[in-house]
Formats: sequence, structure tokens, C-alpha cells
Amino acid sequence: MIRFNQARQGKARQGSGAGPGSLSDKNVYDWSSEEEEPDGRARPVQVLLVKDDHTFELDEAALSRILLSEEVRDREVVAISVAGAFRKGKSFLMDFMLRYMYNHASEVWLGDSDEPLTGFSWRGGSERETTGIQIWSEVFLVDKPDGRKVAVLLMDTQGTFDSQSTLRDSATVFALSTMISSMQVYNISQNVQEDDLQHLQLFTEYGRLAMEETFLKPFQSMIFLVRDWSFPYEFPYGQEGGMKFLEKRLKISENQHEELQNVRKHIHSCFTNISCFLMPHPGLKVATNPLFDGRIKEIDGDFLSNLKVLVPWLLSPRNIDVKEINGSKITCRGLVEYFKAYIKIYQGEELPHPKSMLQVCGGDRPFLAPSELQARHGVIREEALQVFRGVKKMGGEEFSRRYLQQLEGEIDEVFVQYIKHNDSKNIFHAARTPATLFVVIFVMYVAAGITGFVGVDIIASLCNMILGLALITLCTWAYIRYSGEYRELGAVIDQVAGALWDQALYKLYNVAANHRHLYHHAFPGPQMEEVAEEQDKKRD
Ligand SMILES: Nc1nc2c(ncn2[C@@H]2O[C@H](COP(=O)(O)OP(=O)(O)OP(=O)(O)O)[C@@H](O)[C@H]2O)c(=O)[nH]1
Ligand SMILES: [Mg+2]
Repeated sequence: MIRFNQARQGKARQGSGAGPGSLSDKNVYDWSSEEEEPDGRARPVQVLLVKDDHTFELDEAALSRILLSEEVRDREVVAISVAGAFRKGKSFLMDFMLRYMYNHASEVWLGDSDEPLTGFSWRGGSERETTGIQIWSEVFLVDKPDGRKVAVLLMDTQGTFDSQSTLRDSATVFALSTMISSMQVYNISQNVQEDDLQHLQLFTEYGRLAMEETFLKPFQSMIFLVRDWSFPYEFPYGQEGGMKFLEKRLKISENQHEELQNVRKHIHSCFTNISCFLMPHPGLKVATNPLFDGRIKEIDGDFLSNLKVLVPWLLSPRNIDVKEINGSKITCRGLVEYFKAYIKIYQGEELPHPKSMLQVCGGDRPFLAPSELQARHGVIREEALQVFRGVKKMGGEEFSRRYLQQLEGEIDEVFVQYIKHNDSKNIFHAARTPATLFVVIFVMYVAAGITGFVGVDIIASLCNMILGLALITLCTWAYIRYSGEYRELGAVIDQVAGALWDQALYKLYNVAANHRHLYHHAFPGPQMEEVAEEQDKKRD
């Protein structure tokens, strides 16, 4: 027969409460890692604290005391966690798990029908109860059917979406508990709604950010536990009905919207095992009676019979799996280290500091040669893309590719602006229009003089007309530049002058290229080819 042992035999006893569902007295709850256990009883211990300023603190001493005790520290660990929205019976369920762990040998592990339910603090009412992450101070040693003895750790978590927590708080607690546990029970109410899946996607993605990337699925088992299931005529209570129901809910089909497909693909990609259990409603006494203290005689029979299936299904030695990270099995000692490492990531602010192009050619920087600007743009662009690729992102590869393309587009767009900004600082660029107009005036003046002298009056008058027009244009341009009015007209003048300038320069270059021999004729000196030849000879 499979045996359960208690890690600290003799000492171990599940706390019995005075008030409904809670441990006996205030003392018990105020117990901190600095103090000795006042009476040696096992109890919930807060290991992760969410403080009022929404920061997180790990009680390393408490965690170490539980997980590094001699009996368990080198044992492979099975970590079971329950997470989900607040006020949905998570701690209540955890206490039945505790009962199973303590009354293992007995078929009637559910215990006395009159015994109040104690352990992790649970209660009725609308305000949240559990905060942070609490672990049971006693780690159970269990013999697996293959003869290995493993340590079982039970973890209760703060409910998500209570009115005092930010989304980040909820995400951190959920993510941490998923990362630390080998089995996460996702406690949801009545149905598996799309928002339940979306939240799971968000939280697991938040968890994945803090983990090393691996080709393996990052998390192990995910159990969708649907409480108050009201449609047993569609899918019967229990695991089989649950699996059929979940299969339907997580099905990916071609004609589904991309958003729905992505959520499902993401969930499948996160967990090695996904299953589901449909639980009936526990009865009105459990849900609404403020004096209900958890005794099973007041709980509906349907709920109890399914509880008798659910808890052994989750916790029997055959079904529990050792925690694995990156494919290696983790001991209690290893789990402490991972816990410490993960919490550090959530405590820190890993923000990249991208360098801006403004530092290169901003308003107060001098004109930069266009080729240099292009080269620096290339380097900084690559740096920016590296930063983007290097930072961990929510949403996966596919999703981030879209944003990478958007980033590239935006960088290129901004670069065009920087080119214009830089060009405007080029003195020759600014002087191009008046210089062109001056040249036109000068050329027309000379041409009018020569043609007038020769007697071709008609051409002389034409040249004079162009000269006059150029003069008026120059004055207009100067006024526009000075006053800032009629900017559209100024742009047209710049454009025409620019075209003329480019044409003239192009022509000038062509003329120079075609008449190179004239240059060499006028300035006889060693030609470039000869210089090169001489250098080659020297090298030989
Ligand atoms: N409807 C319904 N109520 C339940 C169920 N299980 C427990 N409850 C009741 O739900 C209330 C809250 O129980 P808790 O276990 O404290 O809930 P919790 O999810 O741990 O709440 P937080 O710690 O605040 O997140 C109690 O009044 C329980 O009696 C269930 O399956 N269905
Ligand atoms: Mg709770």
C-alpha cells in the first residue's frame, strides 16, 4: 500500500480553529518568520507579501525554514497551488486538500461530519481574505508508486482582481505561483469564459517574461476547476465531463477570429498538461450562511461525492508530479533558489534606454555630412532594433513581429525628417535660391549687353525682361523669408531655383567631364594614372 509520511512527525497536527474556518487565534496568524512557532502546530505561512505600495517582498527566512529543513531539502518537490479570482472558495478547497494529506491512510479522509474546516484561512463575505502567497508550514513526504519519496508543498494564493490590488499585483501573484508550482489549479466560477482564458494568457505571459527562454513548455499542469457547475446535463460533473467541456472551449478552428485562436494557441503552448474538473454547487449553507464553519454535514452530497473524486485525483501519490524547470527535476532547496530569482525579476525595473537620433543631428547640432548621417542612422537603427529584440515582450514571437515592422517603419519615417532637418542647416542649401537668381541676373545682364551691342535688340529686350523678372523674384523671395508670409509661393521659388541649380550643376559637371583633356592641357602635371603606376613600381 502507498504510504504517506509526515515530515515533522509528532509536531504535525492540523490547526483547529475557534472561529469559523480560521485558525485558532490571532497569535497564530501574526506568526512571523522571526518567531518560533508558538505551539509547534502546522499553519499557513505568508512567504510572499504584497505591500501597501504594491511592492513585493519575499520572506526568505520563512521560506527557508520550511523548505530547507533537514528532512525535505534534498527531496524532489511537488508544489500544488490554487489561484483564480478572489472569493471563489480557493482556501476552502485547499483545506480539504490538507485534510486528505493528513488523513491519507483512511478511506474516509473527509473526516467527521461535525468537524469545522481549518487550515488556510477561509471565510464568507465579500472582502478578500488571503493575501500574497501562503504555504503550509508542513511539507508532506509521500512515497510515489515507483518507490521515490517526494516532498509535497501546498500553496494558497491571493485572489485576483480584488479591489485593493492593481492588475500588476494580481498578475505577479498568479505568475509566480504558476512558475513555482508543478500543478496550478485555476479556480473559476460557473463556466470557462473568454475573459478567464484571456486573464490566464496575460498572467502566464507575465510569468514567461521572467523565465529563461526554452524550447520546452514553460509550465507543467494546469487544472481548470469549474466551481458551481450548473449544466451536468450537458457535461457531467467530474474529470471526464470536464475534459470534454474544455476540449470544446479550447478548440482552435480555421474560421475562428485570430484573437480567439491566439489565446488558445498560447494556453496550449504554456502547459504540458491541461485538464478540467467540473464541481457542483456546495449548497446554499456554504455559499450564504455566515455561521457556516465548514462542517461537512452542511455541505451538499453531490459536492462531497465529487470532492472525494477531485482531491485524490489531484493529490494521490500516483498522480502527483515533481516540479520541473527546463526539464530538470527540482528539489526543495532548488525551489527556494528559483523563488528568490523570480521575485527579484518582478522587483526590478528592466527598462531599456534607447539612444535618440536627436543626439546626432538635433536642433543645436551643426550640419552633418549626409553620408555620415546615413552611416550613423544605420548604426543607431540597428541598435534600436537590437534593444527591441533583446527586451522580453508579452504576446509571443508572431505578435511582436508586427510591432518590429511598425518600429522599422517609424524609424525610417523619422529619418526622412532628420534628413530635411539636417539639410536645412546646410548654408549652401539655404543660399541656393538667391545664388541661382543672382547667376540668372548676371547672365541676363551680360547677354543683354552683348546682344544690344551686336544689335539683336529683340534678344536684348528678352534678356532684360528675364533679368527684371529674376530681380522681382529675388525681392519677393527675400520678403517671404523675412516675413514668413506666402510660404507656398516661397516653396515654388525654391523649387524652381533648385531645379535650375541642379540642371546647371549637372550640365557643368558633364562639360567638365567631357573636356578633361583641356584641363590636362592647361595644367600639365603627373596624371592620376601615372601616379598610380609610379606607386605600384615603388611597392615592387
Ligand atoms: N458558491 C460557492 N461558494 C463556495 C464554494 N466553496 C467555498 N465557498 C464559499 O466561498 C466563500 C469564500 O471562500 P474562501 O475559501 O475564503 O475563498 P477564496 O477564494 O480563498 O477568497 P480570497 O482568499 O479572498 O481570494 C466562503 O463563504 C465559502 O463557504 C463553492 O464551491 N461554491
Ligand atoms: Mg483565500
